[in-house]
Amino acid sequence: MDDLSNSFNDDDEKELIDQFKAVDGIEPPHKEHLDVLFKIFGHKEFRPMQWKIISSIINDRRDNCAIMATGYGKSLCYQFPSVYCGGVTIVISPLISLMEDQVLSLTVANIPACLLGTAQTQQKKVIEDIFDNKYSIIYVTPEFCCGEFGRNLLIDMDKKLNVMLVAIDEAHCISSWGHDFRHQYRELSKVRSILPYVPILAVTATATSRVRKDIISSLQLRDPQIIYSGFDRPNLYLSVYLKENNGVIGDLRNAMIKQHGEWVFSGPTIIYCITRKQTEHVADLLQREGIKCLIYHAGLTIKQRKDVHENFVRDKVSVIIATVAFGMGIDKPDVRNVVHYGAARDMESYYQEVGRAGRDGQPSQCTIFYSNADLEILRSLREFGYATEKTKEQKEAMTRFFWKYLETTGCRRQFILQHFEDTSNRNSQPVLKCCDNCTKKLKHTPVEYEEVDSNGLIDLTDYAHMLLTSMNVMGDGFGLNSYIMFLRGSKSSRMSTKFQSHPLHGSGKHKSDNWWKCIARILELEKYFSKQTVKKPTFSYCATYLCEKGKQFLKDVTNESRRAKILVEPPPDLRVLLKKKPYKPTTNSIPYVKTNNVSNIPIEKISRNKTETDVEGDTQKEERMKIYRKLLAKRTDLAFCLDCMPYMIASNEILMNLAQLRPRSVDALKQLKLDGFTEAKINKFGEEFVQVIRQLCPPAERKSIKDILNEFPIDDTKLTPSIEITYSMFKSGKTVEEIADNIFLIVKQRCSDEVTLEEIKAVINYKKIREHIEKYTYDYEEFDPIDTEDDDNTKLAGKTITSTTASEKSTCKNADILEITDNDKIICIEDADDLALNALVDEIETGGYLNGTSTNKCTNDTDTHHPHNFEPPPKKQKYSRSLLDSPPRRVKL
Ligand SMILES: Nc1ncnc2c1ncn2[C@@H]1O[C@H](COP(=O)(O)OP(=O)(O)OP(=O)(O)O)[C@@H](O)[C@H]1O
Repeated sequence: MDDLSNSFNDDDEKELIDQFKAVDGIEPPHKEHLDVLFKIFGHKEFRPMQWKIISSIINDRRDNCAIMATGYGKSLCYQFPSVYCGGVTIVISPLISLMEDQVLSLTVANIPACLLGTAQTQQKKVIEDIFDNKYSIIYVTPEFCCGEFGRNLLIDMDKKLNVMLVAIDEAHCISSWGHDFRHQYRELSKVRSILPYVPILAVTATATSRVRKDIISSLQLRDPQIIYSGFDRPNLYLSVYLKENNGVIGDLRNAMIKQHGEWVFSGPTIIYCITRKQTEHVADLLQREGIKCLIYHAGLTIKQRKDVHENFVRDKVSVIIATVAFGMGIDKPDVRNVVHYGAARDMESYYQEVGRAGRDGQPSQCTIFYSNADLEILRSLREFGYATEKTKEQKEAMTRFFWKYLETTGCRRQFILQHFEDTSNRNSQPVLKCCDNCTKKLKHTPVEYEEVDSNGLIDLTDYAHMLLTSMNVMGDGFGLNSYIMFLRGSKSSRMSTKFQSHPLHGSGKHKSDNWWKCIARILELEKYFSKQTVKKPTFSYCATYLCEKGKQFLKDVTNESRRAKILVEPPPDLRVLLKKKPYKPTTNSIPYVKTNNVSNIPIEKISRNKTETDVEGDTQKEERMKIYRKLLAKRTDLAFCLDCMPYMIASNEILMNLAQLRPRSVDALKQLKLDGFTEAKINKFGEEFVQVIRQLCPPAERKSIKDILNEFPIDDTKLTPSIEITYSMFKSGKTVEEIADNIFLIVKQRCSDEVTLEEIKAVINYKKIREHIEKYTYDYEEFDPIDTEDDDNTKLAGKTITSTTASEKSTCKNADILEITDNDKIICIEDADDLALNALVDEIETGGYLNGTSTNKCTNDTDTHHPHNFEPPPKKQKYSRSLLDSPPRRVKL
């Protein structure tokens, strides 16, 4: 295997072992797994659920049904097994564009992947390459894999290749209870019979227990391991606003920030509207405000949609106004805002749609603006959109539930988590950076309303009684407005005299039209009555029908013993119609100070800014942002040349880190071990980024090693006694030469060909300290090169210190680092891997060198390529001698 020197040390591994022991006692990942994870995928550790899945696939060949929050890292679960084991994973996904992006992204990272679909060009060549074992990950459309040709191909692949896994992405599409049911996905039940012995991994971000059961039975999963990562997305701030009368732009400003006097969105933004017409309207208004944006909906041609999508993911335009057609497959990691201008269809869709925000883990906002009219629009879309009564009813129930989310005054995050059956034990106290309701509770003294009790509930029983009775009196089939007109005592000619003379006529005139509409909506959502569209030759309208629950209510309401109260938290549109009680300050309450709309700004926005200015001054921040912008521009250029998305090259977070840490060489960049920046990517793009930094940042002030170590001490907990010696010499002001000279002198004075533990440790320590200081961006006084005629073969007290090439290293990692040749020469390879050097020191220490039991010097009798074949050197008198005692002499290590 290649050199993996940037990977793990023992402490990292131990920490991970502890972490995984906590996950059901599963065997933790081994160093080999972590090395591949780091080298190929650029991550230092598995997220706990990832490893649980991967380990069950690799070790037990078990089926899995994984429900993991958006952005948790589902792809790694199916990509890792075949990359690690050298086999093949077949991935089935509903969208070709999504698969194309994934193939491109893997290709950029040097992971061989391909796509097979019925409409694929060059299919023959791709298939040939598959059987030449050229791909680790093969994406397949559902139609392809269930068709006759695809089926035979899969069977053939199973015979000839090591097919490790079939992964079914977006598995909720298989269930009619999911929010995105797809007929082709039903066909996937055949996969089990096509590849009966290959484990199946079904993954989705959204699945209630009903959907999960559907997935398991449809795919015929056998004793599947069911995994929940939890649904929480802590970096998403959730808020809901009623649409106001001051127009779209006025509303949207609640989701925008003011920058240099202009209203802007704080980063890439998706604005979802319910209809195509609305997308056009909103886009038009934003463009008039000077905000560049594009629209996306199913009415555009495929080419137009592709262009819009590409403009967005390639950072050419940062605001997209879309219908839900712009949903699955938006893998852009740095979307900062997902706005719903109009309610979402249901909770599952909403979770999936807001899931597009903040996949990079950075704080992001999810904001809904809704009005009651949205409910009507959604209803009409639903009525024309679904074939069967059953699915229509299911969808209606889902919309009703979502409305509760809009109207809740409790924590929105908890509401979502409870819906998806998250078992995490969250307390009900308001939480910072969570949602608008929590913020309000934390920031404001609650406003008290008349008619609302001390628990925050309003009793709607009497109002419900009046409205439902009016429906009963007038009979089913009228539009809601007719019943409201009746209650409000309308004298319109449309109201028959029979009704006008009824005692109930006008009994509700003390309340407004809007009041009754709110009451009606609450009762409709609770299924006291329902609405249905009635089509007439020239128009259509929504007719109202009392439901069983409504009829039962009317029977019970007059019977004191059976009368059930309707108590609800007043939703926002009802709240605005309630009279506020006069404000009475209490000693405990935090006074509510009305400021410039601060209450609308998520707390995190306020605190984040504060933290930033706390740690760096304005000039430094400006400088950092300047570098960051240049790096972004460089990434855009690179992406353009490679015809890929910028985020496939490096995430914004990586570029932010580069702008902060400013590595001036590719080696220094590697040392930073930035998450997601794999060795392959650094090798491809590192120099380009480093050049930008070098151009923008004049060489930093040259510092002494002592100053750097004083400023950035090595973590004390990791200091071994021997590093401490070398380290304390640096800190006491000795130059590298002087330290090296000391080491050399010991060797010299001993006049022997034997290697001492100090010498080996000194090499290690020297390297450790050098690595430590290279992490920082300073230029430092160089380690002085020794005068030598032959760089590759330097004499050191009769021992040969040899630099050798990387290719030679690959044969045997540990022993290549330091070995004793036949004639007792020590060969030290430059850039030796610390782990290997440490292993060698351990070998010598445990072999008796320290306790003096061994009498032999280091020899190499049999196989010089394995550290276990070293015999421990004899204990030396000089071992305890301080390196500081020795007079200086120049040497190169
Ligand atoms: N072990 C890990 N350590 C750090 N980052 C990781 C790890 N695994 C995945 N990631 C990162 O998390 C991000 C999301 O990963 P991925 O695209 O697989 O998410 P997902 O679960 O498929 O999300 P979605 O449902 O939104 O498609 C990616 O940027 C990925 O690089």
